[in-house]
Amino acid sequence: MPAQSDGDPAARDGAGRHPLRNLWRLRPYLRPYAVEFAWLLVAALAATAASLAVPLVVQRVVDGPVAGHDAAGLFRLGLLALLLGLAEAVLIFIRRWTQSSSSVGMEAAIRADIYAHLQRLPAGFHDRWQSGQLLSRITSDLSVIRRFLSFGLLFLILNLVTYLAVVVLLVRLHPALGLLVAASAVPLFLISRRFARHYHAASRRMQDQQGDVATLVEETAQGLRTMRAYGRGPELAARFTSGARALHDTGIAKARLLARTSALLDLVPNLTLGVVLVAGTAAAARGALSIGELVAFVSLQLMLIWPVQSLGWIIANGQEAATAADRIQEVLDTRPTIVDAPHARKLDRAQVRGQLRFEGVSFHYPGCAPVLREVDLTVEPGETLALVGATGCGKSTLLSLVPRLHDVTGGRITLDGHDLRDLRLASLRRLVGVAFEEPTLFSMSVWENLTLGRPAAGEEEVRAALALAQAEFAYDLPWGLATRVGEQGLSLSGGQRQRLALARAVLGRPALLVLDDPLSALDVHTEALVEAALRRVLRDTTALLVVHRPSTVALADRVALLDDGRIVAVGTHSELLATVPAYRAVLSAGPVERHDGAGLVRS
Ligand SMILES: Nc1ncnc2c1ncn2[C@@H]1O[C@H](COP(=O)(O)OP(=O)(O)OP(=O)(O)O)[C@@H](O)[C@H]1O
Repeated sequence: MPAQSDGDPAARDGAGRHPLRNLWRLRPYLRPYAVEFAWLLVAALAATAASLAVPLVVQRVVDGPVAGHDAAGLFRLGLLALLLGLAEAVLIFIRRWTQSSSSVGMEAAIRADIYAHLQRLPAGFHDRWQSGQLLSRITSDLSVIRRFLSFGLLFLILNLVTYLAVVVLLVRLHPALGLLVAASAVPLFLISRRFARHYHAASRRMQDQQGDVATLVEETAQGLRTMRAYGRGPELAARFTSGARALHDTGIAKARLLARTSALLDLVPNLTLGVVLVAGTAAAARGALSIGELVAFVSLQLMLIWPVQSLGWIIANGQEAATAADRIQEVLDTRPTIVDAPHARKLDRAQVRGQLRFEGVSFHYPGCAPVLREVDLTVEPGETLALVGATGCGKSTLLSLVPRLHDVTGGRITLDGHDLRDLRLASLRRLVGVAFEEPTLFSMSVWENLTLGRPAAGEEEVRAALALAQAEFAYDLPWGLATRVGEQGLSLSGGQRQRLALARAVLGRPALLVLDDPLSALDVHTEALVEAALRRVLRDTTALLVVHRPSTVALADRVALLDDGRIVAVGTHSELLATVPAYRAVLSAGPVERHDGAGLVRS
């Protein structure tokens, strides 16, 4: 199934909803900072009031001390202007100081929630979503929202308040000219509305393209060796260039839209200012306006230029934040489908005998043909059952159902008679030790990697698990178990990673072991050692193993042959070898024959 480049389409059915709806839904994150926001708004409004008072002081200076040659009055009003300037500076400092801590705290809280939510989402979600898309949502989209909440929103409020206050002051100074300035809000509103509509679509396109580029970079970094080995560097570079070009073009289109709108927004207050200058001078000549009032009028009107000029930027920032919120809510709105049932219960390790049973289990990936059909299989307590089958027949899928990475789409799986869906997920996953075919190690210390599922594990348990997996080489790493292994453990060899993953699976002696080809990347010598050690663990643990090689089959008490999603034979290795040609074919990697099922032991 192709990965989505623009989010989960199912989640993008928001057409017709208010574009700011998802931004508004983030308001609970503001709540812990309500007091700080109130303070910063008060500080910002007081700073605006201080700056608006200055032209009024100038008016008094011109009409009073300047006209009347009053030096003492000039000093008093000069001092007042100085104090107002000082107060504005202090208030702006308070605003900025408060602003930074609250917005960064909010961003961190949203990020933590998205990360926690991603952990709860099922494997199917991560199969569908490109990791670059998630990465860009959790980084750049959140930064856009932080910028809006800390600057855009604040200036939107401040600029509106400034506009209204200035208009009131202007109307008081000269009603006709004041109303003219007020009327200029109409073209400003129309220009802004048109801009917001167009900018919204462009922002969404750009943020999706950023996600696509992040995916490409991530894939390149991860698959660098493969691409180089196949000489595919130039093709990859071409793909990147085309993605980056699309991003660049959208960026330019957005910038041009902003430039055009900013020019229009600039024009309106400047035209109004021109009209005010002519009409105001005429009014002053007629004596309808004092010189001080004219100076104050023009100074106040000049104070509107910046709020209007910044309107384009604020709307752009708001639209980007709205689309970023849409993209974030698309993730947060995806409900985890694999969750604890209301009646789910906990099972302790000591209570578990370890009988694992598949009863008529069917499974298909969303929108795909069935992978497993009516699988009936029982693994008795302490038994090791190997799953064998041609590549792509559904072995790994079957294993993934045991820790509930996916849920069965038909039938049920039980552990000691309990449907897995009736157990608490955390409890089930503590009982099951898993090692996948691709042994993923995270960029953290060996110790942290080993104790991923059992953080409380002690030193002795870790030592035993390492010994069992023949992974004692970990003690010889430069900082022993504290050595940080590179991203995905790439600084270790494939066999070393596999042994660490095996040690992680067996740590704490889980009740059930689910191992996908646990010995595939080992040399003959190590394989023999790990096999001997595994044999000891498997003696008293129920285990389901996927195996490809005859040597590993020897670990199992019984073998089940999976063919095209069905269990077609179950028996001991020698029974199947003797009676099932398809089994012989799979193990010898020869052509796989369809099996007719005659004369076989069924589970
Ligand atoms: N996430 C997925 N979404 C859709 N189809 C999938 C997904 N994962 C696997 N499949 C399909 O399910 C089928 C079974 O895959 P699975 O990995 O279980 O096979 P397998 O027997 O383990 O193969 P191999 O031996 O090569 O590891 C394949 O046809 C595969 O293409």
